[in-house]
Amino acid sequence: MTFKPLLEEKPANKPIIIAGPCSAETEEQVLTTARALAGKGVDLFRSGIWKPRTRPGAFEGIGTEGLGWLRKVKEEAGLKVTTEVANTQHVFEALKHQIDVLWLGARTTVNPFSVQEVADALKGVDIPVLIKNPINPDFKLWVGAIERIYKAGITRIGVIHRGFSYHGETKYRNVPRWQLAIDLKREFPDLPIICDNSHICGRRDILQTVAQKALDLNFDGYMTEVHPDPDNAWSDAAQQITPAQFLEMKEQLIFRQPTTDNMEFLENLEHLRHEIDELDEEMLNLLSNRMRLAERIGEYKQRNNIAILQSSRWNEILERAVTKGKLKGLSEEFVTVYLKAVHQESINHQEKVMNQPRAEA
Ligand SMILES: O=C(O)C(=O)C[C@]1(C(=O)O)C=C[C@@H](O)C=C1
Repeated sequence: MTFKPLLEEKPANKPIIIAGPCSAETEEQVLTTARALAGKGVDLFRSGIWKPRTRPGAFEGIGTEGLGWLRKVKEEAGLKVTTEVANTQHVFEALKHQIDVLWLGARTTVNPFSVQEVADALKGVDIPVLIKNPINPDFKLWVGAIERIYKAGITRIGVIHRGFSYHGETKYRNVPRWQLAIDLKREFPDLPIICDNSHICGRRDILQTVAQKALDLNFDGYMTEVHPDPDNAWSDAAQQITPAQFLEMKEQLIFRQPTTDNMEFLENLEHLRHEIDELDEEMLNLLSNRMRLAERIGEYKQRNNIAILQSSRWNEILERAVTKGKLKGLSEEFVTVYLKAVHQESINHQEKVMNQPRAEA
């Protein structure tokens, strides 16, 4: 897939900034927000018109009437507008009202039938489309949605990282799992990726930290929910901020460039990267040696008919490594993930050894 720039007029060295209310509630609310954001470097004004809510009874969007308000945003505030579409009717209505950019929500991306319906409705239309990640951390499903839209002839595509649902204690509304975004960048370097910090955070106090983290990871921009009276918003009140708060955050965020031609920087980088390559190689050699030892243990276990998993030993290894890791500036999370992978690989090696036909004595 080859992608054209999402917004033709946007220079590549500047972030794509999307802001606006979670939902269009009233004409006044939409226009007040838009006026406050006009001329302030916002590229797209966002607003939900149809809202897929988790449970019935919540505000499900103002519907088609709100599209007229977005048209006024274009005329009065000079801002391009974007909204979420989830079916054929949404696409037709949005196109009829000259919405500039469409987006697919997480609950649509998760369902290939819905994505295909939107893709079919978009055949022959030249409009930029943003695709949010599916609710669950399914990389292929996200890529599948991009492919479906691309196959409909849309080439101005971007993705929105809005985090993933998670059952358990977390400070986020949707956990970021940055690795998935990193994987997407690796597979599609030209595909713009935008951080929806509002949906990742679900709260105001960490919006800036999350947006900055995304920019540090070379994201192409961010999308933030902005409302003139956030506490009284009809949807997602806890995560919305006022236009003034948004503009303050925008001022403080630092947009990182993907690279530079500064020779001194490049030389230093090359030197340090060389050292990293050497250490990586050393680590691989050490890991390979560790697996050979595990295989030898496997041979003894096979002869004595002993189970591979030795929980108390494994626990001892993990606890010691976490304590030592902390002293060396390595987080408990990292040491645990790393050692679990090593332990699993060790088990795999032992399984191979132990399930080989026994050599005759
Ligand atoms: O000590 C053992 O018995 C091993 O097999 C080695 C090892 C490891 O890789 O460290 C692997 C599996 C066990 O669960 C415990 C530890």
